[in-house]
Amino acid sequence: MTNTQVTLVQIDNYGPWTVTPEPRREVDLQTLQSRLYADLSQLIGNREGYTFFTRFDNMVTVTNGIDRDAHALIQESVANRYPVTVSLGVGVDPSPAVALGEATAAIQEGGSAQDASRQEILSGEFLSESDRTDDDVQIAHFDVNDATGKYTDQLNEFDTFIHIEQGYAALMRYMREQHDSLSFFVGGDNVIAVCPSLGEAEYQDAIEAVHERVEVELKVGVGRHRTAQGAGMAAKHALETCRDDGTDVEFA
Ligand SMILES: Nc1nc2c(ncn2[C@@H]2O[C@H](COP(=O)(O)OP(=O)(O)OP(=O)(O)O)[C@@H](O)[C@H]2O)c(=O)[nH]1
Repeated sequence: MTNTQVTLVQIDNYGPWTVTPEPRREVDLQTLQSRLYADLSQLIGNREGYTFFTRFDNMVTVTNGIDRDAHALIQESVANRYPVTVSLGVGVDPSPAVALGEATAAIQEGGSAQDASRQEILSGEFLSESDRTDDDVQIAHFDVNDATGKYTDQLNEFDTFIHIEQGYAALMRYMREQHDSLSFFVGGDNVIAVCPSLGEAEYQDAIEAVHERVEVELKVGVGRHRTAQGAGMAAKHALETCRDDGTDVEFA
């Protein structure tokens, strides 16, 4: 059974900082946000975790196997490189949505996102090394069928973007409401979902629901491992099996 460790990364007091002493240039904020995402993706990825950019001022990460000391080091590294600091809240649960809820509560207990005196919170529950198992993380890598032929090579980029985003919106909502899963757009036509222990039928139903609602056709590869990186890589291989065999759902 899954046991996902989720870390919420929240930039401290970012709203006020973006307008102090006056509104900062948008291009500079976009650059800061994308660099912070890139750095976190690497800092957490080098330790076998996954980082999702979400809203950029808040990022959701899957951190199984990354302990408190490593979190503190990541936090220090950000503070040394950026004009802003980050708070980290951590939660563990078989359900990724519940784990994120706990991670969020750990940060919220320390104060508001726009409280100047709340800085670099590091709190919550970590998964102990002795409790870890080989299927703690289940990751589903969804992909739009023939996005290139149907959209990219046919429509202008904005209309392609609308189709892909509609598929993403329908999927993220369905997976959140039906299965306590957290789904994130990761570029191109790809969505990665962090899931509890789901079976083939649940993924088949999700694909059908998205098709019914917005007429976007998906396939999905599913992987399980003790880390996000391991589960994510297994999911990619399973997705290749979908491509080779023309199937909708494959488990690694
Ligand atoms: N983040 C991420 N993006 C990917 C990945 N694979 C493909 N993409 C993106 O998705 C786009 C479409 O590629 P594919 O999904 O391979 O192409 P397709 O036309 O949908 O064809 P099929 O998936 O074979 O149905 C690419 O241009 C990439 O931007 C991946 O593993 N991760």
